[in-house]
Amino acid sequence: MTFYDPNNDVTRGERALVVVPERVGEGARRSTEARLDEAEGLARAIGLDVIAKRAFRLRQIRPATLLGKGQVEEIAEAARENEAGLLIVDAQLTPVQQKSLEEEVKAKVIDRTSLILEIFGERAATAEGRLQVELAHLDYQAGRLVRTWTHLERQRGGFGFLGGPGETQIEADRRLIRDRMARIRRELEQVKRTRALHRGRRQRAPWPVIALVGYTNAGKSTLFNYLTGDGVLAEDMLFATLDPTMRNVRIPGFDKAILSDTVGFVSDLPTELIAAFRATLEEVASADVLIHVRDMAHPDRDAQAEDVEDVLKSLGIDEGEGPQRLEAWNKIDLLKDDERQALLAEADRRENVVPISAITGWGVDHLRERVAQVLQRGTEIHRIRLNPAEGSRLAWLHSRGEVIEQRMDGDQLELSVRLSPDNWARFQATESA
Ligand SMILES: Nc1nc2c(ncn2[C@@H]2O[C@H](COP(=O)(O)OP(=O)(O)OP(=O)(O)O)[C@@H](O)[C@H]2O)c(=O)[nH]1
Repeated sequence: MTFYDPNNDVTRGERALVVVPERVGEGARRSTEARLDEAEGLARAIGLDVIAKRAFRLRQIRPATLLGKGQVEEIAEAARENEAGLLIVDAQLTPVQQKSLEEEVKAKVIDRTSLILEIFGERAATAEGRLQVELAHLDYQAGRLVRTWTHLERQRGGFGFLGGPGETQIEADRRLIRDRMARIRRELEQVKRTRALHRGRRQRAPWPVIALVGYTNAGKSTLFNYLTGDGVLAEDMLFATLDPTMRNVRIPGFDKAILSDTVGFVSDLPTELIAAFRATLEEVASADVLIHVRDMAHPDRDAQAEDVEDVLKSLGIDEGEGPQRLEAWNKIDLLKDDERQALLAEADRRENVVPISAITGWGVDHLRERVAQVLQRGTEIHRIRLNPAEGSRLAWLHSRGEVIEQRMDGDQLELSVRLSPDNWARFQATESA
């Protein structure tokens, strides 16, 4: 058996058909058009050449292929005519359905989970990301193994190269997968320890961390690039070595702040992937501010926002707890005048909403200001007098707070420092010690 190889499952440039099965009675939350566009977008994200896409209504589920007999014949015909070697079915297929569809359509078939795994595989930039994708993929394979191949079980000859005499093929395969997963988990532990160390270092620094989350295609990367475009290059390099998705960002009133981009969320994110990416998404949980970037020009914007909330909840980040939240209502430039006016008025009424256009930069300065306000919430400026000889206390203030002013007054140092209530209490405790 072969193990996951990001370039093995699909080939860039491959001609693909996209099929969206819709259950009757379903689909109220998402429009067919939007589902087709999203599936096509995901396929294009890994360089596939989508030559046709179509939705099919499922009146009755045919267990063997999910889609009806006539529908499968139509798809087979389309694949033949268009010389498509790949069929993407935007649903979760059982291994049996996948196999039967492959036989009937005479093309390789991948479902939504494998498509998302492919994308994550391609985008995983860090060692940790790659390991996590491989783990999720093996998990997916292991599930399929149990369900498809049980009926194919056969006795292995008694030579015992791979297993003891009598070990069945499926047991041997399962053991191989299990061993490989165990090895990856050990490697991951190591990588995580290193990362936690980096994070610890960052947390000791007084720089706030801002994380972007949002549905796929909402405009996170565009906003990320816009916000960090004016960053100082030399310092960018530092974070490039820590984590490629971390950059310095300028927030008024702060010496430094770190912006972290995360993977885009999609609906029906496979649970094994959420589990596998939990560690990467820890960055989100430990951020000071979460900016939820929303595509306000998308017909399904509300359903998308709910999906993002669901993923955050599954990570244990509930609204009202954890990082403070802002919503960036993006792509305002794409809206018609009346809709734009209505949205701007609504945003005005809501405390945590900032309308923007990440592509033109409209509203982004306002967003920076709101981030600054959120970060400063609860902090206060304190006037502090210190003996200049108290070097370690001075250093502590510089590391935990924002020193706004510092000057000599006689033989004493006088400072204005912005501190959180916690840090102010800590500082006062060192005074009486
Ligand atoms: N008109 C308009 N287009 C935008 C805006 N922001 C982003 N886009 C476009 O929307 C598309 C998606 O933007 P990205 O920044 O790649 O979205 P993302 O959220 O990072 O997407 P994923 O990586 O899939 O999670 C791109 O074609 C952008 O050019 C905007 O404010 N206005």
